[in-house]
Amino acid sequence: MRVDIISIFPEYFAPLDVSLMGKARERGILDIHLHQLRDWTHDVHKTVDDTPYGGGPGMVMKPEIWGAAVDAVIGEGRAVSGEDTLPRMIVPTPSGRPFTQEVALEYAKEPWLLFAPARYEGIDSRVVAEYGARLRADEVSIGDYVLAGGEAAVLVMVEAVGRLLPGVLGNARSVADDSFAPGAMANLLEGPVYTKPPVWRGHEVPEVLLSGHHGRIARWRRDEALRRTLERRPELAARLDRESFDKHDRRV
Ligand SMILES: Nc1ncccc1[N+](=O)[O-]
Repeated sequence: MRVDIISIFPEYFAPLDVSLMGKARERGILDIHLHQLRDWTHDVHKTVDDTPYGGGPGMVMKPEIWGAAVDAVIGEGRAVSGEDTLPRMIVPTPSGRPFTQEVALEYAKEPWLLFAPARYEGIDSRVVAEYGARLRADEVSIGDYVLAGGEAAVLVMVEAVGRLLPGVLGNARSVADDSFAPGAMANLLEGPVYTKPPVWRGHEVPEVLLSGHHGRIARWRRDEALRRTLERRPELAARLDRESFDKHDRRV
């Protein structure tokens, strides 16, 4: 998968050189290209923003700069891929649709992603209008809080999508077992996890996990997942289909 990121803080993405994403890049599974938005400005101050029409606080990022940058990045990507492929454009914004595991799975199927994180009050809305259809531009939010810019959201999304790519996670099973993964674990939070020693500062590992009885262990894990989901995310629990409860003791 090719990933292009256009930002006025490309150095923000240094974390993508380490850990799982770093290894995925070394192994050619992820091909990440960073671009400094200011390279497409023409004034001496390399200005990328201006005051909002209609007044109001903050600054809005200028459409011409973004248009020049996106067109150039598409051209660069195509020169390499040699086809007339186009990237999926992703614009992180608190006013976007929720970024969920399902969206991560959708993006993981794309051969080419182009992230456009904005600073200030966002990017002039005509940029998404301009690329909307052609690049299937998508405005997404990673949560209901306001960050100083979209760069942290891009880090989150690249990691959530990157770990789903074949070969990135050592044990493919752990993707299927993820919280929120479609299928058996959909809408369920993962329960508590333990490792050696069996007793730590007086805290004992639940004996069922030491029993070696796989049926009982699977049931215990599902009950704990149901309990935690009910306690912490009642709105997810409400979505669980009846059979998830019918299969288990309702007292969970
Ligand atoms: N929450 C956000 N705040 C600022 C920029 C982007 C954001 N987001 O969720 O993608």
